[in-house]
Amino acid sequence: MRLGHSVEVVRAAEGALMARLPEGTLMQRAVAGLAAVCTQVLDGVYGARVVVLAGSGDNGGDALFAGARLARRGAGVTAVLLTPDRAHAGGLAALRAAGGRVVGVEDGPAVIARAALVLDGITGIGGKGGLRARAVPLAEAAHRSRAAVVAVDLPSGVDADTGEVHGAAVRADVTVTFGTHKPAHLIDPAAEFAGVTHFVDIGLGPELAGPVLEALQHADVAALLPRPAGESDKYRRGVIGVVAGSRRYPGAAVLAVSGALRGAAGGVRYVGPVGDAVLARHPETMVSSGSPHQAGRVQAWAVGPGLGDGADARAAVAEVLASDVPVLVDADGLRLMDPETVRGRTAPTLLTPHAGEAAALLGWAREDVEARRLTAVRTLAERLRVTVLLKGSTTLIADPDPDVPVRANPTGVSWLATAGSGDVLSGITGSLLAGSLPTRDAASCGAYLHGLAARVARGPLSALDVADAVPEAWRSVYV
Ligand SMILES: NC(=O)C1=CN([C@@H]2O[C@H](COP(=O)(O)OP(=O)(O)OC[C@H]3O[C@@H](n4cnc5c(N)ncnc54)[C@H](O)[C@@H]3O)[C@@H](O)[C@H]2O)[C@@H](O)CC1
Ligand SMILES: Nc1ncnc2c1ncn2[C@@H]1O[C@H](COP(=O)(O)OP(=O)(O)O)[C@@H](O)[C@H]1O
Ligand SMILES: [K+]
Repeated sequence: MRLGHSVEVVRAAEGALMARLPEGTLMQRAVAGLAAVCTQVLDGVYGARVVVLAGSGDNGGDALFAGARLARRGAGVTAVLLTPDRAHAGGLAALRAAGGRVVGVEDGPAVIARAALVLDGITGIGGKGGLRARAVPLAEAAHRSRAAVVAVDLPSGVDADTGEVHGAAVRADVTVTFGTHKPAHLIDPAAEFAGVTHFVDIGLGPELAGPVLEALQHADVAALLPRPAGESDKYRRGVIGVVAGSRRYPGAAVLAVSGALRGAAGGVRYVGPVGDAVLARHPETMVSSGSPHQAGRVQAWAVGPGLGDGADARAAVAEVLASDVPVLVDADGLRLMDPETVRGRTAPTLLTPHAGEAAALLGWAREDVEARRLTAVRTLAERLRVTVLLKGSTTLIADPDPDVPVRANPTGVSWLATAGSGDVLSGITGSLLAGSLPTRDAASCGAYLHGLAARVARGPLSALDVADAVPEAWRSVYV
């Protein structure tokens, strides 16, 4: 499991550890890791032109010390000091002693234009607000240049705790994070500014209090996914009911069922008006056209994709929400549901909105949901007292209990932004709910497999390609 910790928790852990170690030890651990990554990124250190952007805090200190190490190995290192009178004294002395030179902010863009590597040490976890005006031309020059941009701890200008970006920020190719990940490394838009994240262990682990964020990895998902045992039958594995599709949108039913068949359930019931289309593609589905309670035994429902606005659809959503089994609500179901009913449910409930649907439920603008994903998903989960999976460039899963860490899905790829892929996700995830996974685990494993399936299918893909690739994705997590 990859964990994301808040700045407050990182600082407390750092304080506890520093109290027991000789002064400067932690910074030198960070610097050693940082310099090693720079060496990997550079095509040869000797003679390489390196620019260090150094702010006034310890983040600048890290960058200056790393610059000194590279200078000692023959790199031509120039430091651009944002506040020359407040630069990190030890780092600056080390850089000078190693033969590095120092220029003012005005000369920054010109030296950056000729650099092979730019080390961004403007701000780390001490950064507040977007980049200050003096730093903005440097960030722009780094973005324009052909240099590899390596961010120290965080790309300067992003908000470490939320992944929000207010104003300008440095766009890094690689970010070297110390001690643990912070939410900004795992949540867009900041995660996109961070590029590839490289973790350097400085020994904080045992000192760190609980995380605010978790990202599952293969081993975590493998441990959570159910496996049929000798005594299994379809009801012991779990049967999922899918309420989706309409005469206008029959494909949504087919896609949701195709996902559900690849989840954990032992059987899939489809309830709705387009059973013929479902059967044509998936003959193993049990279809019925009446109302959900007439469908037969179901251990979880997925309701909503392609339902449209009809009275029958609204009634079906209400009926499913009145049941005492886990319910996943997606797409049109999110508009048709009564929020008070949702809030009052005692059986597990999972909502899977994209940013637009979450915005409608919150009364926010869509852009605000995309800019503030962590706050949006938490607010919605707390308000409606249900688990919420917010889809998009970073998929986040929040429990109604604010003390439970939010999960960030690490597998998503932008090829998933294709019509109908959300319907497949509802099917997979609902099927995991039917397979008795706790709601938050079903949601995070569903998103994980869905993203992995898109990676397996590779490149331009249709929603059905994603569904078809789920079995291979599922197998691959056991390796
Ligand atoms: N906390 C830890 O466990 C460790 C921290 N280290 C480094 O120390 C960093 C934190 O150092 P600091 O607490 O000194 O804080 P930072 O160096 O992140 O930033 C503080 C300075 O930046 C300025 N600043 C704040 N917001 C700004 C903005 N928006 N634009 C421009 N300047 C701004 C402030 O005036 C302040 O002087 C970490 O990110 C990491 O790089 C590592 O050396 C080792 C371990
Ligand atoms: N830029 C992106 N990067 C990664 N995943 C994305 C991106 N955009 C969308 N997705 C994923 O694709 C799926 C789209 O679902 P949704 O928005 O419901 O579309 P539809 O209604 O067409 O099925 C979701 O799983 C979402 O997380
Ligand atoms: K930085």
